[in-house]
Amino acid sequence: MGKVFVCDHPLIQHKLTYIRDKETKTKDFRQLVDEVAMLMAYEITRDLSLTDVEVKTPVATANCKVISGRMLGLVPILRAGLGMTDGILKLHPTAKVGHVGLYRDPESLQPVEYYTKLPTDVQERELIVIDPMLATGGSANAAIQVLKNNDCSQMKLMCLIASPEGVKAVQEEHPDVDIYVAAIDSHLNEKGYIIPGLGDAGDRLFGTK
Ligand SMILES: O=P(O)(O)OC[C@H]1O[C@H](OP(=O)(O)OP(=O)(O)O)[C@H](O)[C@@H]1O
Ligand SMILES: O=c1cc[nH]c(=O)[nH]1
Ligand SMILES: [Mg+2]
Repeated sequence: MGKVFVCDHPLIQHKLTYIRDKETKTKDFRQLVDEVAMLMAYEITRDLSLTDVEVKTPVATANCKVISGRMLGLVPILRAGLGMTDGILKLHPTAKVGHVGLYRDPESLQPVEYYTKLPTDVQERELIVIDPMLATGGSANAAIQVLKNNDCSQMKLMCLIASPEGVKAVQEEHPDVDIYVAAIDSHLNEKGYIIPGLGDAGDRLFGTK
């Protein structure tokens, strides 16, 4: 079963409080999501492999490390996943970015797929699937399935807020995928919204409501 990591660094928790606050307006909301994504990227890439290199400093030779192994790929789930992408790219500017477009049908709560565009070498990359909200888990499961259908095998899921129901759904459908979140909230309401959550992440990021 996939592991679940709660990124409980005080800076992440502090910023998440203001992300949740309904008084936080679009500009600040967007900036805070960007900052938390960058901080979470620091945690999520802790296990990147390193290889030894020598560099010549102005006075001697230093034994150093550089990141090795698989290159990184980011896969934001449109739309709201876009809000976390630039923050991660600030730490990993060479990562390639694929997009999976999904929206959740408001009645059935089922994901509806409308767009996929992936880097040509996506199968060789270590992927981070990004979405601020893991609610029923339908969208994350569908996005992961899109990647698996494209022969990808190495991926993690990164969300700001998860419900217990969403975590369980991903663990059951994709037991090979570890999940990184800033918080696991109480439950889903009857409309499939995370409680207490932050409301509709896409609408708050893009000012569409
Ligand atoms: O776990 P689930 O129950 O599938 O819900 C989570 C999904 O809902 C939101 O997207 P939404 O459908 O609102 O699309 P948007 O990003 O375009 O706003 C969110 O960003 C997730 O993708
Ligand atoms: O709470 C939720 C659930 C799904 N999508 C959101 O944006 N928020
Ligand atoms: Mg939305």
